[in-house]
Amino acid sequence: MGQQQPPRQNQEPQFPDQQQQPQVPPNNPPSQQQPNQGFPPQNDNLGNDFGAEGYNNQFNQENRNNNSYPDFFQRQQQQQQREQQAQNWNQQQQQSQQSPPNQRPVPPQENNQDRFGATQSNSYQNPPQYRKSQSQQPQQYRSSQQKPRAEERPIPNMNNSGDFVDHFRVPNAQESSYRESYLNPTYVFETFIEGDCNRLARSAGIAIARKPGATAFNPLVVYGGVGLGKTHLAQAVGNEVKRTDPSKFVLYVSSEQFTTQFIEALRNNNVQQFTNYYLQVDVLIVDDIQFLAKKEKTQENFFHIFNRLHQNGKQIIMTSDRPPRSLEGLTDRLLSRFKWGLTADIQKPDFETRVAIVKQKLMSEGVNVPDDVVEYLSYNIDSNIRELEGTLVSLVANASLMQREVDLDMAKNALLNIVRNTEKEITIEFIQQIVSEYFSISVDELKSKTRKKDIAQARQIAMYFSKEYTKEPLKSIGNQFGGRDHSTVVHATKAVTKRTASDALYNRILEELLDQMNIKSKG
Ligand SMILES: Nc1ncnc2c1ncn2[C@@H]1O[C@H](COP(=O)(O)OP(=O)(O)OP(=O)(O)O)[C@@H](O)[C@H]1O
Repeated sequence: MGQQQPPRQNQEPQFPDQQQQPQVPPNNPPSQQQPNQGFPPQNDNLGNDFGAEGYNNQFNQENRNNNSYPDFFQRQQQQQQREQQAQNWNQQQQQSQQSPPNQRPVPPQENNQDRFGATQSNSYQNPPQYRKSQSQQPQQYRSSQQKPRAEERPIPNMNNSGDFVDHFRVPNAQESSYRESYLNPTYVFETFIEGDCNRLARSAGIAIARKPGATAFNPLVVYGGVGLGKTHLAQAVGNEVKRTDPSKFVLYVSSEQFTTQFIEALRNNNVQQFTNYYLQVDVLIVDDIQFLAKKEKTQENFFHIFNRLHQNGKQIIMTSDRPPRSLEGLTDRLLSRFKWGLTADIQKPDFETRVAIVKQKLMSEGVNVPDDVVEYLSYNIDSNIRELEGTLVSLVANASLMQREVDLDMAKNALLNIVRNTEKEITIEFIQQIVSEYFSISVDELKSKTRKKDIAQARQIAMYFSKEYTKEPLKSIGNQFGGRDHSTVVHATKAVTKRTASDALYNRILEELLDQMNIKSKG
């Protein structure tokens, strides 16, 4: 840090192997480049074959030199000295604290192709024959094992009483705490299982870890559903950067923490110091950027930090629960910055990847759970890895309390109890699945145009549930039932409601279905 980076134009991203190379379009040849327009996002909205929303590998040398803070380089020199001290300190720490190799998580040896365990995901064969039936209901979960709330996590740059610490004025500030990264040491590439669901994001992460700030993936925006590994991956990059170069200042912060710190800085009149602190970072990881929505002042400050870090060739990694284009409440100029690099999603892992993840966790915890239990839980909990891990942990804990071995019956019971105690998010898809299984018809038939009485009745019930128990608008419900009009949904709802007034058997069927969906009747 403090030294000028070489211009990054024409530098190609490095990938661990050819197979994993995201095909990022080449940089603009000089002839096509715009004249310098300050710090412009050129090539906004350019897509690539891998779902990247856009990229820009332009590096504006002039802007980098044209620093608007006259005293900044002076501070950088001081910083360099501090870094040297920190590097020495880090090296000492490393020598004294490095755990022996046999205590570190080691990926399975067979088929290992790289030190990040790229082939772990393929090691699982022999998928089970479980089928979701009426007795084994397909489950939908909302995360019960949430990540620690922002306020429970340490806030960098704050002292114990919550005051903002001005590292530029505190004499003899402790380098170690000043450069604290707030990374979870277990979130490393070795423990991150690769699958189709995360291949692009993982490959980009590895490339970045090798050359932070010097690939086309700056910023890297990783997005995906809850508990699918965004934080793990983003932190794995940070941990890897620190492992290879301990002098690098890597900082992990959630956008909530960033906001809290900023508000605190505003209140204490030291926004400049707050900003300066962030400008020292080599790799900035900002988690859950969706929480910046509608916080305009915070966004403005983040925008400034983002620009300055990017100009200085520093790496920025962000995670979000949705793609940047769907991030409402974020200013357009900030969103356009996100498109300069790579946007990569993490999808729900398939069954084999879920099993591999769970087995890897169990191995690292030294816990032994029979394969059929792992497979059963992995099959039934399919949308959130944190949920899956949490279920296994509580199962193992219960078994140990009862002094018995974990077995399939226990897993089934645990799942039932967990489902009953879990507030569920009901989707139309879920309703369609339950209703079609109940009436022994296929989901396709449910959505089809057929007017056969039994299918039409099942369809009406499914539409009724969708209207009553999801937040979807009528139009969207109609659409998901074979592109029907919203008036059909209204008609179905009326028909079902009318029949419940006089038909006890019909009511019982509805009750049974609600029970299977684990929904309490509104009536
Ligand atoms: N591919 C994977 N390999 C190994 N562990 C994984 C993988 N994906 C997720 N996990 C594990 O699942 C748990 C949840 O992951 P993480 O916290 O990174 O999710 P997230 O997407 O950031 O969630 P949120 O949306 O709540 O922020 C962690 O324990 C993580 O280690």
